[in-house]
Amino acid sequence: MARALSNSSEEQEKPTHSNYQLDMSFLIRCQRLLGCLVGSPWYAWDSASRRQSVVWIYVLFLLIASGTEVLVYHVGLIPSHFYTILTAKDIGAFRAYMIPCLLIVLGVAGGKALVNFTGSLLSLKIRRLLTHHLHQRYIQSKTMYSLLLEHEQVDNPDQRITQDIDKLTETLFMIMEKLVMAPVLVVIYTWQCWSVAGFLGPFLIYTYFILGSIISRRLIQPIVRSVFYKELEEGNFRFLHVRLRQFAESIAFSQGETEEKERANSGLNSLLALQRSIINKQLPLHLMNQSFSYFGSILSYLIVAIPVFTGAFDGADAGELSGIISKHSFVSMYLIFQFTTIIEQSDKVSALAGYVARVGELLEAIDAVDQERQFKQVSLLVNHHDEPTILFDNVTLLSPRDKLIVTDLNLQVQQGTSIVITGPNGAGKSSLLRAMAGLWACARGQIKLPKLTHGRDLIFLPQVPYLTQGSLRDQLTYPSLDSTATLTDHEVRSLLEKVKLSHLERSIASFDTPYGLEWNKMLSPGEQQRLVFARLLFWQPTFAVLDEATSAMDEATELHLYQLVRASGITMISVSHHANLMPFHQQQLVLDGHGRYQVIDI
Ligand SMILES: Nc1ncnc2c1ncn2[C@@H]1O[C@H](COP(=O)(O)OP(=O)(O)OP(=O)(O)O)[C@@H](O)[C@H]1O
Repeated sequence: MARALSNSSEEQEKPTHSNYQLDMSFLIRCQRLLGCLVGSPWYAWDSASRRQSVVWIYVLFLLIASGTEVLVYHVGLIPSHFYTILTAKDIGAFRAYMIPCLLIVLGVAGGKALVNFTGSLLSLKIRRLLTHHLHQRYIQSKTMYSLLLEHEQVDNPDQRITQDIDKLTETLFMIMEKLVMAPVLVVIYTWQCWSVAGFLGPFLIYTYFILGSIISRRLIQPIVRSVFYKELEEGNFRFLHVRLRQFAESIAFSQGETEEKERANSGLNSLLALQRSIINKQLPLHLMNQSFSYFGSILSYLIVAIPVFTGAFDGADAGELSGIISKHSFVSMYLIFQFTTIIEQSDKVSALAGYVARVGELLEAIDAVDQERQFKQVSLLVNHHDEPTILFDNVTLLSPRDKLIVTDLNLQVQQGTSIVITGPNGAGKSSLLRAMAGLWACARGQIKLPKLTHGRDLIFLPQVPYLTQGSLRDQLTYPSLDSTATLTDHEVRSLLEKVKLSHLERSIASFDTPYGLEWNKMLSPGEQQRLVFARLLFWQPTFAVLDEATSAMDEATELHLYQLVRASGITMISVSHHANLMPFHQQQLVLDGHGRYQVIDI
């Protein structure tokens, strides 16, 4: 990930422009995201899925929005009623109209609040479904590794999942709130306007709208692209601060604060430059939207003027005429208002298109990784066989950047015969383990692992231990989710004693108190390595792959732990530069860093 993100956005390969426009790819991505929300058309009707479905809450949202719009129509007619009543000086009618008038206004207030409420629930649900879908696709066997460490086709996948989906749903809600009833209202008010002003009224309004849409579309396009790259810079800037937090101590030791500050400021400047460019591009769009809105109100009076001046209401007295004008100007103004509201959303639509592109692009990258793995799965990734051995059968391995690691490796690791892999730095020791774990595919040949009888028959311990966010018990049973069911307090103490970490019990509240990310601060690197050794002793796998897993330990502890592992009958495949560990193995695989190797009996 560091490599993926250390590049500035300019250095990264930028996708083609067509990806970030309001074009077919935007519609295809929208359709795909919609598919993640509703699944098949029958999804919403299947009782098991009904609670999950956004369809029902959307239906509720539509119903409330429609009811509110009916009331809004009546609110629009209130002035017309008052004009007629007041010009007739009819106090009885005035009194009688007050109660329905208040009820209508209260109804609109309640309806609008409920539209907002159900709309917010809907966007929450959409966020949940989209994020679950992406978690399902992304945090799965090797996909995350491939995307972050091998392919790098997409920047900041984490930001796309944690922030871009949130912004997408938020923007979608804002648009939906404004536009949910727009199509229906446009039809209703077009008919109303036609009946008042004839063909010319709707014709003038539609022409006005089409003109506005064409101009606004032209102004939106460059914003969509800028929103995309702004999000990219946002991700880089955030990651820069994550790294500062992660490596605060190393930076303090090397007194690199000035350099880091420069980098942070330069990251911020790149981000602000893009935000500035969005603001610049939004100026003409806002100008257009405002003009469209204000000219629209004048247009509505022009439309009302047509029947007035053509003598359509010549028979009405002054009071009736003011009521008619009020009603008719409301109708055409409301139709224009619907259109201006649609045009005004262009700003948000441009942001939405940027977020849709970012989330859609991540899904497409995951598809590509999955497809590639499916293709490799056939022959080049790890296979399983019935023998209790790990077999490298004529394996040629290259790094993702095509560096030769090893050529035609033939090696058999029998159960009970531990092996240590040695060689100079960069020779490819860890790479061989990556191939064993199925993270890298062989260029030629096959790796065969014994059929696992239970999930933990083969455990990898990397040089940098991974401590999960949880309790001490969780650390020992990781990746099992149910630590209390599998490990008693007595067993926890015994494991801690074995790895010389008994003192840890005094510094924590209980074995089940979660410490989140604190573990890395509470334990020294050597202690962290000891803790994951306790995990190994808990799982008791048949094979343990130890990639410099004791590098931070003192020599006595290192020997003690290797003795424990050997005594447990675990077969070790170790990577180590430490000569004192050789006696724990029966074989040594030496890589020379140029593709050649040697297997030596110890
Ligand atoms: N994700 C990657 N993409 C491209 N090249 C990689 C990647 N990971 C490792 N390499 C390259 O593969 C080569 C072997 O790396 P590897 O980590 O296996 O070396 P090693 O023998 O374990 O080194 P060390 O003793 O320093 O731990 C190195 O040249 C490294 O740059």
